[in-house]
Parts: sequence; structure tokens; C-alpha cells
Amino acid sequence: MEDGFKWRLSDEQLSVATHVDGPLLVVAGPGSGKTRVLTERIRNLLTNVPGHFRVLALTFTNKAAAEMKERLADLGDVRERAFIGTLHGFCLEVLSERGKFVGLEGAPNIFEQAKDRQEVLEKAITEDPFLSEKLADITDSKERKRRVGKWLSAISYVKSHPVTCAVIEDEEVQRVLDAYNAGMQACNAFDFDDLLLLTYKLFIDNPKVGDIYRRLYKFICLDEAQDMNEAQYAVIAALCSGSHRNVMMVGDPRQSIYGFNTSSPEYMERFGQDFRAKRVQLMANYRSSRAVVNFAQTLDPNYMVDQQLPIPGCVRVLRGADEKNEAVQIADELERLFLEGHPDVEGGIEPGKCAILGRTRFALLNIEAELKKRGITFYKRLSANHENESEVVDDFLIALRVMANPRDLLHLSALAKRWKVGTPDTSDDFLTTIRLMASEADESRVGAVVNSIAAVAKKLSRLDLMPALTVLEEHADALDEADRLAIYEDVAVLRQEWDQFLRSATGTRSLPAFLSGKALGAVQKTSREGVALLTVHSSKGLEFDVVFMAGMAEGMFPDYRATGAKERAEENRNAFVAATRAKRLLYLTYPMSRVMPWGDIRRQAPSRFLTGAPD
Ligand SMILES: Nc1ncnc2c1ncn2[C@@H]1O[C@H](COP(=O)(O)OP(=O)(O)OP(=O)(O)O)[C@@H](O)[C@H]1O
Repeated sequence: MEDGFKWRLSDEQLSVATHVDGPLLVVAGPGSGKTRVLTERIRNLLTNVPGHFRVLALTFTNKAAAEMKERLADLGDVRERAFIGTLHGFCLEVLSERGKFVGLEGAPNIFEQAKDRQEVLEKAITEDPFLSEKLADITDSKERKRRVGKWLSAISYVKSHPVTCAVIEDEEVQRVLDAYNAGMQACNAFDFDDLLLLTYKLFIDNPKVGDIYRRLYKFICLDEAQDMNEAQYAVIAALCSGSHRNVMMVGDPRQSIYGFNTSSPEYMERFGQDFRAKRVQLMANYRSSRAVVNFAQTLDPNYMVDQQLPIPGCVRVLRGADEKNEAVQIADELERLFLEGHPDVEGGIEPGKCAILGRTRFALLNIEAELKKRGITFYKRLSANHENESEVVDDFLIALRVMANPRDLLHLSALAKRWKVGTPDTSDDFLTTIRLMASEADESRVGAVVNSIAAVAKKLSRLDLMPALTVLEEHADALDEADRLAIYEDVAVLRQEWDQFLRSATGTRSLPAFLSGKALGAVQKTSREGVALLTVHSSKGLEFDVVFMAGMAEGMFPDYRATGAKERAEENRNAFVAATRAKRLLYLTYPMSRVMPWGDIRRQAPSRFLTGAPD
């Protein structure tokens, strides 16, 4: 074990970091150093355990993976010796390498957008008399839309339960699933659920292939285990057999907030039982001030801490007359903190140390406007896809998809619609097809799109996007300033993603590999500057010196839709996660009145979660 960190880890932490053989379940509270211990364990395995093996380190987000890689960067060969990323990212790698055993050729083409999947299902319904009749029976168009949404959820539910839904009793659900799968297959496309499902099938139906991975990944570590779902657990369990049982799961059932997504801490418990895992608890909180820990305990009276920082910190409630005034108060307080700092926050307070968390994006709208008005820098997403400002770059990306996957007639028709031309019925020779479409289009940008695609086509065997990006920039040069800058910005993001792809690509440098990495958010930049303006769900695993929990009114947080006991308990855990992101100062803010969507002004009751807050 490396001496460098020994003194910094507590005895319990050290026992986890130095654990080598056998299944291990670490149950630990917020700020107890779970992520850190996991990282140090990987370091220990890679430096002190002899033999040829790789470590599989699964994180919940790409951001967490990037941080872990950075902390282990000093090991030099970490990329060759460990896969550090999300489970979806791992499945993508497995399927890209050995997908032929489940009928894939190369990297799968992913339909990551809900609207694309919906379109696939809608088309599939029209081709299935049973389903189209069912839908035709519904006269109200809104209700019809709702039914399609329900069917999409049912598809996702079945796919994320490969064990319990192995046999589907409901004829309608089976029919919907078959129609959807056929539609996706016609497009040669897959959704996120498929990535897990296919990998699970690959390991189960092809024991020899499974063995290759089982032997290679001698150690598996999983962070945020409380938010696993059945499919994820099934993939991990399928990666283990006989002597390959070196799995470590780290999680906190108190922070389980993806129940709406069929995740549940029960899989973490099941791991403990199925694997007869050794169990370790980490009960210290090295992150939060006393005031923050005390407040978290009012949200969950069973949350015990056996060691905590001697820093008092502060929890305060701010009341706005209305939502605009709530935003003003938050911005005032931020500016005051930037100027004056706080004795409990070392080295001054700058925007990057602060976060404003909302139960939904909606709760953050006025705050966003206020920050903009005052010129306070902020970011809204950790690593989600950049939303293009320019149509030409959007066109280029859609065209790239079709080029990567000639059977993707869905995006071919989307491109045709954008260019207001007829949809060709094939895209086999895509360059010819797109040239034909361009010859019929009036849009001035189509020439640039065709030229950029031609530049990619020239170098398909050793893919290089750079010449295409240059074509797009040259097109921008002739435009007025606003359009030019929009294209420049979009191209800069693409260039950075391409660069990241080249640095991280372990397999082939192909168009599908780049696009699927992009779909999973694996090539996007993760660190941002300024105040974090995030939903509670995306703040998971993060920490900030100063946290504002905004919109703390009944109906907003807890969300008015959480009516059942299960949903209410999850709202409670949402509040617990949000509060425990704070290292030093926590502000709970709410508007005393709100303009409702239908125009009425309504008085707001403070959230039940403020009951234990100091007044
Ligand atoms: N032994 C320790 N001594 C001092 N600080 C520590 C120790 N262990 C962890 N920390 C610090 O405590 C903070 C929380 O650690 P980490 O982010 O690993 O917690 P976590 O358990 O993953 O939290 P959460 O579940 O809330 O995401 C970090 O700032 C980390 O550097």
C-alpha cells in the first residue's frame, strides 16, 4: 500500500481501500469518503496485486469517471489496466468488441433521444393492425399521446427487468414491445436499455465470451450502488461466476433517488445476500459543517454520524415575496459572499464553490434569469449534449448519423424535412443520396453540409473529422457575425469532443464509435465554470462549499406529484441528497407567493422539509 495516503484515510476507510479478495459491500453515508476509498482501492489493486488483469470501475456519471481517472492519472497506465466509466459505457465497449455474438456489426447505433424512440414506436403502431386499432379507439388526441407514452414506459420497464420480465403475460405489452423492436431493428438502432440487455444476453448465452471478460476483469467496483436497477445488477452478476467474485459495491440507501426509474437499494442488499459479501459501514462525515449535518438529521432522524468536522457552518432560510424576489435574494446573497467570504470557507468564495439546486428545472428559471442579468457565470448541465445554435452543424450531425448507419431512414427523413425536400427511400450510397437531396433544396447551408460530409467520406477508413469542421468554419466566414459565431461555437464543441474521443478511444476509430460515445455523453467536456445551477438528481455525488436549495415550498419540493408513501419517501431522500451536497453553508429558499401556470397568484406554504431548519 502506498504510504502517501495511508495517514489520510481512517482505519475503516483503509480496511476498504486495502481489501483484495472476495465480495465486499460498503454502506456509507454522505461525505464519508466512499468515492475516495473506491479510488484508493483501485490504486492499491493496480499497484500491489500481481498478475495480468483489468479493474472494472463503474461510476454513475461520466463526470465521476473523469474525476476518478484524474485522481489515478499518476499511475500512467491506468487506461490500459482499468475500465473507468459508466455501466452503459462498458456495455458499449463489450458490444463494439464482441457484439457479433448477439447479431451486431461493430459499434451499435444508438437512438438516445426520446423523440426518436417515440417516432419509431408511432410508425410501428401504424404497421400493426392490433395496436393501431387500440389507438384508434381513443378519440381524444391528448389521451392517445398519453397511451403512446405509457407504451414507451412499458417497453423500458420490460427491458430493464430481464429476469422478472423474461416472460411477458400481458398480450398488449408483448405486442408493443415486438413492434417497437422490429422498428428499431429496421433502423439498425438500439436504445440505452438495449445496451444492458444485449450485454447480459451476450454473457449468459455465450459462456465462452463471458469467460473472457470474467478472466480479464478480476476486480469489479461499483459506486452509487443504491441506484442500481435489475438489468444493471443482472449484467454485473453475469460478469461473475465460480471463482470470479471480487465485486465491491459502495452505496448509501439514504441517497437512493432514482426509484421512479425502477432503481432500488434492494439490489445492493441482494448483492450482500447473493454473494455473502463482507459488510463495512463508513459513518463519518468529512464533508459537511455541523449545521449541515444537524439539518440533514432533521430530514432523516436515523442518519448517524460517528465523526464529523469541528466547523460550525450555517443553515439559513431565505424567504422571497415571490419567485422573482426569491431569485433576487439568492443573487444578493451570492454577491455578498463573493465580496465578503465567510470565516468557515477557506480562501474566499468564488462562483465555482457555489451551487443552486432545484427539485425540477422549473424551480430554477427565475434564478437563471437573475444570474444572467447580473453577469454571474453559471452552468446548467454537467456533461449533457451541447445544444447546437446553428442549423448547419445540426444538419451535419444528422447526416453523420445516416452516413454511419445507412439503414437509419428515420434521420434521413428528418434531414429531408429540414431541407424541405422529398425523402429518398435509400441511403446506401449516402454521398450520392445527400448530393441529390441538396440539388433539390433551397436552403443556403446545404452546400456546406454536403462538402463537410464529402470531407468525412474521403477519410472513412482512418476517420478524421477535422477537414469537415474546417469546411463548416469556412462556410461560417461568409456569414454575418451572429450566425458566424454560432457556428464557430458549435464547431469548437465538436472539435473538443472529437479530441476527447481520440484520446479515450480504445477500440476502432469509426463513425459509429464516435457517435455512440457522444450519445452516452462519454466524449463531452465535464468540468464547467461558475455557479452550478442543477437539479437535485444531477447534483448527486457532488459537493460545494455553499449550497442554495431553491423553491422549498410545498408542492415544489416535495413535488406535488409525489402522492403515494413511496414517492413521498423518495422526495425526502431527494432533500437529504441536496442538503448533504453542502460543505459549509446551506441556504433554504422559497417564494411566499407564486404565479401559477393558469395566472392566479397563490400563497405558498414553506416545505415540510424546513420544519427542522433554524429560523
Ligand atoms: N479520511 C478523510 N479525511 C479527511 N477528508 C476526507 C477523508 N475522506 C474523505 N474526505 C473528504 O470528504 C469529502 C467527501 O468525500 P467523498 O466525495 O469521497 O464522499 P462520498 O462518500 O462519496 O459522498 P456522497 O455519498 O455524498 O457523494 C471529500 O471532500 C473528501 O476529500
